[in-house]
Amino acid sequence: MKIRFTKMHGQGNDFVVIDAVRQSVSLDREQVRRIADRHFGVGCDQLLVVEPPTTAGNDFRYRIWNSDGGEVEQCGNGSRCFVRFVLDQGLTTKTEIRVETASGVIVPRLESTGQVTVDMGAPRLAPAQVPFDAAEERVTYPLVVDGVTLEVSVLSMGNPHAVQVVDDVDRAPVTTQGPRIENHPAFPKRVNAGFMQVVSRDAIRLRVWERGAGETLACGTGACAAVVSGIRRGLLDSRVRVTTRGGPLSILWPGPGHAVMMTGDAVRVFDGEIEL
Ligand SMILES: N[C@@H](CCC[C@H](N)C(=O)O)C(=O)O
Repeated sequence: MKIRFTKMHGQGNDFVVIDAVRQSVSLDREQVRRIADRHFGVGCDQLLVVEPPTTAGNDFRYRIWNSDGGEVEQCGNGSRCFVRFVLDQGLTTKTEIRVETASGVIVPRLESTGQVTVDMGAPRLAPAQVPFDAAEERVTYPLVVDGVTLEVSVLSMGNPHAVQVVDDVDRAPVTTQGPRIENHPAFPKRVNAGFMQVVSRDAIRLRVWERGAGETLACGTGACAAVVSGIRRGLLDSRVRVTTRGGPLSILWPGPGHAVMMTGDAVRVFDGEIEL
């Protein structure tokens, strides 16, 4: 089976995006892993498949897999690449697009600047919605990792996040502690682990150890989760510039009950074809 794809990135978080509207595509876990493999495949952090919608009134559906082959609920940088992809491929002419995802319908829109803004929905804060093993909802929770008690915010942006504040993100133990947090038994579906350095009330630096992908250059839902965490801790104002290793994202969260808005780049790198 030959599949056409487009390689894309959002702030360096890279994707293989596949059109399953005009070609018939059905991938198993091993095929996803092979496409995502940086040595034996195309290479990407996540694979995104664009399909027709299942419900009238929506424009598309997309599904996302991590590079380890596991299907996930949401992907912020991927949602921006999705918009650029469907427009570039001529699958739509709309600049505001209703798309079904595993965590609900979202409505990303193309800005006149070429960037994409996504209404990521309201953060889900109840432990059961993450899911996270805790008796009650709190702003932060103690989490013991290798005998050290961390203070983490835990929330879902459609997918699960645990965010801690660090003094210097460059020296944070992202690659050692990240996998320990990802697989902590308090998270039955594992978790994305964010390390946030607060620079000022409107600026943070962020690194994320992603569930199923390892450290990526940027994580869109991770940026939303970090800003929500910082605002709830009283450290940040509502509009925040998030500097990731792959570039800046702009996040706005007016507060409880409101959606998180994320703005950033969506870049096509090349088109290709892979034989599976
Ligand atoms: N890179 C993404 C998040 C992708 C999914 C994540 N690794 C998970 O397992 O939940 C983003 O930009 O949000």
